[in-house]
Amino acid sequence: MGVSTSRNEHCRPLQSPITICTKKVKYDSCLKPLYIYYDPKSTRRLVNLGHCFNVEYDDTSDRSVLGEGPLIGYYRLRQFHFHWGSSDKDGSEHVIDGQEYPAELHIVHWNAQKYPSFNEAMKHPDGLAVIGVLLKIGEPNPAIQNIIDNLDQVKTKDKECPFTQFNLSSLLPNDRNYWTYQGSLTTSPYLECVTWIILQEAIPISSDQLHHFRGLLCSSENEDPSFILENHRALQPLAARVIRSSCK
Ligand SMILES: COc1ccc(C[C@H]2SC(=S)NC2=O)c(OC)c1
Ligand SMILES: [Zn+2]
Repeated sequence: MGVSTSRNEHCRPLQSPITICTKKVKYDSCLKPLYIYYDPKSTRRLVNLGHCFNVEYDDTSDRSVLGEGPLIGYYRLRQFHFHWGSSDKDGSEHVIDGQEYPAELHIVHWNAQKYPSFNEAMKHPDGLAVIGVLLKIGEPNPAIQNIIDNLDQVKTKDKECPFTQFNLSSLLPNDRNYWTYQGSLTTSPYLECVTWIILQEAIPISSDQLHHFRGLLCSSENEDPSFILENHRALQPLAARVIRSSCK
């Protein structure tokens, strides 16, 4: 029995990440193909948050959006970031049939059609939509190399630098089939405001590129250096949730 607060009396928690058992997902023919339009000109900056780095976008208008799929209306691109582990053996947040991947990309969008701000949107179950892309060890990824080449400008916590003209679509796999379920932010404040859209095809990253992520510092420039060796949350109970699939 989950902790019941005044706002969600007698509900089970809807936390993320979870493990996806592909034999138990439910094909839903009502699910539409994803509509994704990312304008490279809306890329703004790279920032080290201390537990990860974000690539942030201009989300003051619908320049880069995600729509259709399981969603009602269009959601505005705000930022993307990665989760990784201290070795290539783990690092992803979502786990597929018990298989952990070495990293996971989160592309964060918010429901600007319904809510006046990102912070307001996070207070509602249909506030955010996050595309999760699993990463597997393979050939060096040129798009990720473009980001890595700028990481030394944001080595320490709270550093930021301009980062523009990034082609985020080049980080998406060709196969856009997905699993989707209702869940939460995977760090504090763990708000249950996310429609998760996990792509079924992983993208490649080389072991050396992943090593560069672990070279980022969680300490600020005037502190003793300590590395962001890993930043992925433990698996959470699926409870009564059913994961839907866009394909059989
Ligand atoms: C206070 O608002 C927040 C806090 C943290 C994150 C990042 C978390 S949530 C996620 S998905 N992956 C992560 O690492 C937010 O992202 C939308 C929003
Ligand atoms: Zn994340």
